[in-house]
Amino acid sequence: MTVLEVNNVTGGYTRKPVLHDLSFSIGKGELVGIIGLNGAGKSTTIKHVIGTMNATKGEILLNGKTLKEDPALYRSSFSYIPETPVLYDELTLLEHMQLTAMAYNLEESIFKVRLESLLKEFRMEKRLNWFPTHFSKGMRQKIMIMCAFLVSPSLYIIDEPFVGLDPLGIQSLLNQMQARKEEGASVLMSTHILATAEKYCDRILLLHNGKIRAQGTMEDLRAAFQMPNATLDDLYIEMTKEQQNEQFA
Ligand SMILES: Nc1ncnc2c1ncn2[C@@H]1O[C@H](COP(=O)(O)OP(=O)(O)OP(=O)(O)O)[C@@H](O)[C@H]1O
Repeated sequence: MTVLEVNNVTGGYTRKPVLHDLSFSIGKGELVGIIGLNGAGKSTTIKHVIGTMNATKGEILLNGKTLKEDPALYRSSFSYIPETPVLYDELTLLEHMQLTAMAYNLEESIFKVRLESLLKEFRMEKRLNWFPTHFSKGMRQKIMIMCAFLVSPSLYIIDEPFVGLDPLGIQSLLNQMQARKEEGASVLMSTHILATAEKYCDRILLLHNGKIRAQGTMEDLRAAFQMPNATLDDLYIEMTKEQQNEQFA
């Protein structure tokens, strides 16, 4: 079953497109990674999927509906962890979690169980009544992650989650992703941490200048680049060389 469908999307910030005819899909229970150089269009792709940017061509379907067709259903079908944490300075950690629970109509009993388990997983039990200004960068990121995993949407959209988290935090995030995948949720994640992407992603989209250079499992990517034993790092470097060759051509 397909959860997210991105069909021939062209879009950008000005009239000049950043994304060119982008197509990919994510199935139920799949973890898909978007990989690409700085400026390749990863965050722009995510902004189109979450609906903060509109495609000039093509369409995006989440559980079979576009944002326009059913805004409430579309928005409740995903939760999003941005690259830079966006928090309310006047709300405590607990209040951030309560606000998220309210926005997603989460039952009180479920809220309590999930809150406790997330606090434990991310080792934040003692910080419940702290305000964001007193948190470190990694802790601020953990608040966003905990809010996202408090609810159970069909799709988690995560923009570069690993930078700033300590190794235990990274493991906790991977544990959460794995647990939700087992319950049937899907994940779209952008990252530069290629070894982790290679290990955990079911499929990978290699984005290059706003176009998909190759997509699929590691086996599919190796075949696309004709590099049978390549790691994701090797493939990425090969893609970089292609870009340099184009620039100097
Ligand atoms: N707010 C903006 N206004 C205009 N152009 C933008 C804006 N944000 C990004 N861009 C341009 O869009 C292109 C894609 O940027 P995007 O942020 O999607 O890249 P990215 O793949 O997420 O990169 P990074 O790895 O650095 O996070 C770049 O050429 C960038 O200059």
